[in-house]
Amino acid sequence: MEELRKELAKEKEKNALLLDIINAIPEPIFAKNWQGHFIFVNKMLAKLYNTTPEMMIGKEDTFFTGNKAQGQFFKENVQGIMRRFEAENVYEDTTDAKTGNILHFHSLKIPFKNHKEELNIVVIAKDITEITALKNTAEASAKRLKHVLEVSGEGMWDWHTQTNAVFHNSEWERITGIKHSENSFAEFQNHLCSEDKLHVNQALNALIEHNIPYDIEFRMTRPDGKEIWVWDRGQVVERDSNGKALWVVGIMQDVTQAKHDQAKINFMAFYDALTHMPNRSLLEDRLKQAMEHTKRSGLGGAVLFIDLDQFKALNDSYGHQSGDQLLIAVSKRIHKLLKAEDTVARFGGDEFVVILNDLDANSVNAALKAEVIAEEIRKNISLPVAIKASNLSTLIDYKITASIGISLFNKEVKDANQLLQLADLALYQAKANGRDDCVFFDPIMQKELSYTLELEKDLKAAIDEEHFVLHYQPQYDRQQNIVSAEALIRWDSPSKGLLYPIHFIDFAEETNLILPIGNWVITQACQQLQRWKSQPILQDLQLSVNISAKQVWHKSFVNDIIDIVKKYQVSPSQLMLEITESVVLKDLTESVAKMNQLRDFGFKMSLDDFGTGYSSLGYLKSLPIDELKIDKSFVNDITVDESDLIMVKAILDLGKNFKLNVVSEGVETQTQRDMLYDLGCNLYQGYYYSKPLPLENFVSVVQNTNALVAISS
Ligand SMILES: Nc1nc2c(ncn2[C@@H]2O[C@@H]3COP(=O)(O)O[C@H]4[C@@H](O)[C@H](n5cnc6c(=O)[nH]c(N)nc65)O[C@@H]4COP(=O)(O)O[C@H]3[C@H]2O)c(=O)[nH]1
Repeated sequence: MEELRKELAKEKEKNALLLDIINAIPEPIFAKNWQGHFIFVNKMLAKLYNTTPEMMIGKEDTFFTGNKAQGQFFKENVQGIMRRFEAENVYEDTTDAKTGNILHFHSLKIPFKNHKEELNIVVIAKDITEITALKNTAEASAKRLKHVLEVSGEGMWDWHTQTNAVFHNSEWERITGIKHSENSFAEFQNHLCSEDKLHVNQALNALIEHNIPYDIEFRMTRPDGKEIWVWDRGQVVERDSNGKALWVVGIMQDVTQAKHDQAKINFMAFYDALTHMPNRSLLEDRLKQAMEHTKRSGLGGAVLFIDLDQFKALNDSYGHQSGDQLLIAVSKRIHKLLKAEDTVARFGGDEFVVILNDLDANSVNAALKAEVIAEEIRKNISLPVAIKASNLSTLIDYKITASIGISLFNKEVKDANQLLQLADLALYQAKANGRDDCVFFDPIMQKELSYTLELEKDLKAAIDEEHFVLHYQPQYDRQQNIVSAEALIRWDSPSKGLLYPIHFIDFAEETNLILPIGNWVITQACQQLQRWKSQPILQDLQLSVNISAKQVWHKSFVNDIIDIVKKYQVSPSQLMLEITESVVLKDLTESVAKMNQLRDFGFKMSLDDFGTGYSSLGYLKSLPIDELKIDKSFVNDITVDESDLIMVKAILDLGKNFKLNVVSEGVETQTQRDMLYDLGCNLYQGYYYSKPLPLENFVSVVQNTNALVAISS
């Protein structure tokens, strides 16, 4: 008996231990009979139902939750499992009796038969409420992200590196055009452009192996054959314990349009829109590269400066479109004759520049090779070009020639701009040779260039520092009075001494420096007239000043000159503005308008070098002038050349008829003077009387001469 009691006590202890163990498990564990009544409940479930295990025995869930539908579901579910007699995993919800919240459970339901062979079921449940909530949040975020990506036009991909499986969103499929996706990495690779495959694989590898950010652009070929540019970015989201990437996600954007736009912008910045050849900017860059290359290779190269001869004539006769066609044809011809590493660029207008690379290490050989190519280009350009002129119904075979200047470069030549200037200088020579010619730059030209550059620098400094003086050449009337003078500029250079206009006036015209110089002359003349106002012998003198073409065509010329005269308060009628016939003829209407304005203000106007241009009575009539100056070339031979005499006579008659003063320039001898006198000339200027004189000398000559004449008369 004692034995049995001990045995029972032991058994009780074992059961109590078992119960303690089951109650210690923080998940609900319970058993039900066929009717769905609890036959065993651990503390965890009782806690959920806000009761004790003892209170739950014999009752159903509904008793505690009040949720009948749920209770019915539990009952049917466990009965089904008991019937099938197979353990099952069930995801189910129940209600927290304390809070009324829905709780989610993952329950393992195992049917068994008790010692009475009755069907029962034991349920081991796991509370997954928190995990479910997290999962739901994650799913909602993923859904939101998916929407955002779809809306923003981003394709999304998700790559599992172990299996090489790839998943895409619909936007990715829309971008790539890959509709029936195999969802594999190989499929993505198959659509990469062959040129970019290596680049993409290297970038992905760098991401996977070394976590280097994957953010690249590349091309893909869509199934419809269309090539697209994409911008692809990705990140590793999961790695194994060795740090190897397992899961990579990324987004892709179609950037084809942006790429095309960028390409267009780049093209416009570096290529000529008409001929599609490199433009000036790209040429300069290529030339620098060519020179760098020469330094390494030791092989010399050449620059050819090509200018089409009288291209303007084509534009003028057949319109600009014809000119465009010719430029395109010429550029293609030149391009065809060059090697791949050479360059032909459109420099501007009808100018092309060619860079020839790798000619020869020996400069003579390099020159010979450059000449052969230049000649070939010249000959090819001169072949007829079929042009469709807008004003003609049929094609015309237009022939044009080209002048080419060549400069060579080797590793010693450093300045790309100078190289172009030298070729340009040689081109200038080719033009001067009568066009349709190839000319090499030579050192004499170099000298001219350096001289030109130095002259420009010096002349600018002379303007700033006013290194100019005026000399005055008297003009005499028939009674030998000095009635006027021509103011003639001299450059009083500190380094070169006194320089005459022949050394700098044309150059000043070319460089526009004549504008400040011209203003300086007018200002000086006005200052002089102002100073002479108080000196009886000088106060009525008239001063002639030369006005250059550039001055006349400058928009503020009339206003500027009026301002100067006003500033020094001199009478404009004391200033005779000498304009050459050629200036007037360039644009008669505009010249007449300007001359009228000046004359209306009171200036006197003189037509200089008269007879050397295409003088015609017709235009003379319409000119607002006061004086004609017979050019000294006619005066010079008046005594020996019958035709010059006729010319001078005619001009003097013209003057008389139009009531103009006529000045004979370059009178050097008594005979010339007398002949002119007999022909009725009013005014005389020349070495016979006086050379142009510095101010003081001129003033004393006027004082002596006019005083003497005054006494003798
Ligand atoms: N052989 C010979 N020559 C004579 C004789 N009498 C005068 N001359 C020269 O003939 C030139 C007359 O000036 P131009 O025809 O206006 O020709 C001027 C004019 O076109 C230009 N020039 C001079 N000063 C100025 C100026 O201030 N502004 C502008 N724009 N041009 C000027 O330079 C040209 C040359 O000026 P210059 O050297 O001073 O040369 C002056 C003068 O020295 C003569 O009997 N025999």
